[in-house]
This record gives sequence, C-alpha cells and structure tokens, in this order.
Amino acid sequence: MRIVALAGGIGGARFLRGLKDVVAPGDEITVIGNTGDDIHLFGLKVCPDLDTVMYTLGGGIHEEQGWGRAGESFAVKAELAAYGVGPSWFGLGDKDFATHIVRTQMLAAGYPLSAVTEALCHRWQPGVRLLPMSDDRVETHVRITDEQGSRAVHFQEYWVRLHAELPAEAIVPVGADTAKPGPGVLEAIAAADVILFPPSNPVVSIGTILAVPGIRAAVAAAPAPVVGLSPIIGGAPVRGMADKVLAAVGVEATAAAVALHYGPELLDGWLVDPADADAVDRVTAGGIACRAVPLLMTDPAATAAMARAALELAEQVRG
Ligand SMILES: O=c1nc2n(C[C@H](O)[C@H](O)[C@H](O)CO)c3cc(O)ccc3cc-2c(=O)[nH]1
Repeated sequence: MRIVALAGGIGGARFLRGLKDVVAPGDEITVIGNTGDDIHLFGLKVCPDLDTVMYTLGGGIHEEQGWGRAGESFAVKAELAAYGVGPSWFGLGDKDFATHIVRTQMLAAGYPLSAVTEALCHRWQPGVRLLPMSDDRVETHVRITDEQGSRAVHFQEYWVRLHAELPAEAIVPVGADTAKPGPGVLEAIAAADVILFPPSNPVVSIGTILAVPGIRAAVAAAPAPVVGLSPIIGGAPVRGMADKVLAAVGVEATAAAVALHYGPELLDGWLVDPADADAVDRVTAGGIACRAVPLLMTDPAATAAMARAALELAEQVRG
C-alpha cells in the first residue's frame, strides 16, 4: 500500500512514528513536508519541519522538545552571542548546525532542496520518503500589531520569540503563490492508496503545503481516500498555539471547525478524540465521515492505535 502524509513538525512527526509501527512490510510511506517554517540564520538555511520529521523518524530527535537533536550542546550559539551576532532567541545546537551547514553547502552547489533532503535522509534512514512540498523558497510570515505598529514578522519569530502572544492578524506564506510542487509530490498524491493529514497545524503546516499551487487540487482529485486527525482535543490545541493561527483565518479552535475548514472536497474522513464526540454529527453533516477515537499521542502504542484507526477509516470511506 502507498501511503502519503502531509506533515508539519512535532505532531506530524510523532504521528508518523506510530504509522510506521502499523504498516505492513512493503507498504511505502511518502511524507510531503512543510517548508514554510524555514528560516535563514547566520547564512544557513534551517528547515525545522523537515528536520523534525527526519530526526524523529531517524532516532535523533530531542524527545521532550520534539525539535532539535538529543544530547545537544550550544557552544556555537554561545560564541555567536559573544560576538553580539543574533538572533539569540532561536536555539540552534552544535549538532543541529552540522545539518544546516551541509544543507546550505549543497544548496550553494546547486542541488535543489529535494536532493539535499534525500542526501540528509540517507544518513538518518527515517524509513519514509521525505519530499519537501516545494524546492522553491516559501516562508510563512505573520502580521501583528504592537507598540511598533503593524508589521509582518517571520513565523519563527512570532512562534518562538513572541510565543504567539499577540493576535495573528494574517498568516502569509510568502512565495507560495509562485512556488511549484517539489519533484515527486503530485505523482505521489496521484498514486497514493491512502492520503493522511496528521495532527499537524492546519494553518501553518498542512495549510501551507496546500497553498502551493497544484497540491490542494491534486489531493482533491486523488482517487485515494483522504483521512485527517484532529489537532484539537477538548477544544484546545494539544501543543503549540494552533488556536492563535486558526483565529487568523477565522476558524474556531474546535475539532469540527478544523475538519470543515479543510472541507469535504479534501477530506473523506476525520478522527476526533472522545472529548470532542459532540463534533461527530456536525462533521458527518458536513459530508465527512467521522469517528471518535483516543487521539492523545501519550506513548507509541497510543500513536499506533491512532494510525491504525485512520487507516481503518480510510478503508471504510474508500468509494
Ligand atoms: O520553541 C522553540 N522552538 C524551536 N524550534 C521548533 C520550531 O519553531 C518548530 O518546530 C516549528 O517551526 C513549528 O512546527 C526549532 C526547530 C529547529 O529545527 C531548530 C531550532 C529550533 C529552536 C526552537 C526554539 O529555540 N524554541
């Protein structure tokens, strides 16, 4: 079976680890990774969501954080600060720097991001094919208003330095409108037997992937059933600040609202947590099959059960 998942960072990567546990030998998992979180720092290109998937599935992730490497040190970061070279609010560790140096070196040599990602994954062996949503530069910016007035800040500054405390007035994936789907992306979607939307951020992760011209239409037209898992449990995001960016696009932070935001032209099935069982009728009425199953990824067994439930729902809705 060919499974395609559109994934962002921490939630998506953790879900994929459970998916790997439940697929049969010979099944192929292709991950279309969000690159809108990418940021250029110290002359290096950092790809947080691609790296989180690669490190999580490759066994190098800092488990509690869900980003960056396990067993990190921050000597380079301290030296940069000693030179007064910022920003200091983004925690790049010494091991992580090597990834960004290799990536930037390969990009400078003319390799596209997709080839760079393949090369990095050759070391990490994540057990999935990780495709950037695009080889073109897309960077999500957030419009905010504070004492300096109204301005756009890079998503990472909004998320990490500002802790998403200010309302996000608009979310702009800069470059998305002229970006092309990365190599293999549309082909993987068309050839998929199942397409999954893991519990990633529906706006800045999966929404950004769908903003690349051609990808949303490809998912909508795909013969495969599309099943998503709610990132909202009990009316609140499990982690991160998804409610802040949902508000920016006028979507309430509920399990039902996110499903209807994707819409029945994209989704065939949607899983909600039992805490949101009241959403089942609303989602079903919206033309999307809906089931309530435990969605808290408390441990590998729980995550595997979620992945199994998603694949089962896909078979039930397969038209
Ligand atoms: O909250 C934080 N998130 C950090 N993240 C997480 C990042 O902001 C998120 O993973 C995504 O961009 C949101 O999904 C990093 C991710 C990387 O790949 C590399 C470095 C960082 C550093 C931080 C950090 O200092 N604080």
